Amino acid sequence: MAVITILGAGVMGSAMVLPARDKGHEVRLVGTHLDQAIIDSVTRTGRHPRLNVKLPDGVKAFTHSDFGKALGDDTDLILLGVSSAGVGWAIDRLCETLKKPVPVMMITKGLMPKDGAILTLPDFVQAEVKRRTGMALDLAAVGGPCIAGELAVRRQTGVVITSRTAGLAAKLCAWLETDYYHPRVSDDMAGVELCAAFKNFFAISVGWAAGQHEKAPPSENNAFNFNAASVIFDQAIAEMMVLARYMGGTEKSVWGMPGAGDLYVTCQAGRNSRLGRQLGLGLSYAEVKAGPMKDDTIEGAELGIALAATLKQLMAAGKLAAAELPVTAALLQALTANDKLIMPWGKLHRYA
Ligand SMILES: NC(=O)c1ccc[n+]([C@@H]2O[C@H](COP(=O)([O-])OP(=O)(O)OC[C@H]3O[C@@H](n4cnc5c(N)ncnc54)[C@H](O)[C@@H]3O)[C@@H](O)[C@H]2O)c1
Repeated sequence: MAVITILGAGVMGSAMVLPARDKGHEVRLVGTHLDQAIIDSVTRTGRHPRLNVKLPDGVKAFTHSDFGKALGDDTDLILLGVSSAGVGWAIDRLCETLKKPVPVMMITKGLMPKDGAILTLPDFVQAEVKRRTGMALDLAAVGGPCIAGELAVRRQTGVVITSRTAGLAAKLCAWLETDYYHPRVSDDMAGVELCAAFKNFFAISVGWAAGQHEKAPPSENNAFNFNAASVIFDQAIAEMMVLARYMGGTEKSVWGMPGAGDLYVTCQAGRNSRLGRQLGLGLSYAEVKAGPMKDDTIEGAELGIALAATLKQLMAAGKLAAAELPVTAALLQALTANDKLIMPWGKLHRYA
């Protein structure tokens, strides 16, 4: 049995309680300053109000000010459950609280621009903690299709766990594998993290087809717009391959669970595809953020905005082939110049 402390009691961090507790580990769930209502509810009733489930017995809930108490001196693994907007906050908490190195597994998805290049979040967290405390942490990350609400009711789920530390991913898979949660080892940290972040970005483009369908006048036979969504989906896979190769990742991650698998589930529901639908209805990104999605954190859009300058520089320098990234370019234009999202149909699928 291990002691697992989860920092961030949002839906995904909390859903990880299920395999961890079912496997018999001690689980300490720590809310951020934004999670107080969740922690109060879990403490009082055991229910997670956003997952709308009762968490398994034995979970110990803590507020962020008790992170040190939750860690104790016996935590074997920290699971980082914050979203990308909370990574800086989480690094602050790790730096001020950790007394000794503890392995960290990131659920958080995202990438960071750094000195004209693109860094994975685990590499960023590891470098920041080392710079500020001198401690070398072992980092791991989870990728692949996992909808928190499904895991929370023990639906069959497959993911990959990756790490640059030899043996860590295999150990974590063994710690967490149950008869419904099936983690598999991947040695492709760069590819997995690229997919984890960019599938949110590309889900916006696939969602756009649904908005276009709703905006169009009804057809004679009430046809849908799945052909268009599928063409964009496949183009997204092709563009993730270009980006993964640049990051040093493998194509296997892109056509496997981290890429195609996760893009599929992300397109079924969620904030990124909802933004896409709104863009497809004809709104600009600013109009969506001022109106129907004003309170939503849309990780795919935030990723595009954060990486736009770096991606454009890499394309201009020929390090990324601009001709192979037409949907990326169209999305960046819509997100940063606030133009309507125009699908560059004639430029799609021109690769060999
Ligand atoms: N929801 C899913 O099915 C799912 C699946 C796989 C991975 N993920 C990833 O897990 C991460 C968390 O997503 P989620 O769906 O649980 O989101 P959520 O909104 O339910 O939870 C977000 C978490 O981040 C914290 N947070 C947000 N902004 C913060 C800030 N500025 N400072 C400090 N903390 C902050 C919140 O308090 C909360 O703990 C994301 O990176 C997401 O991509 C989600």
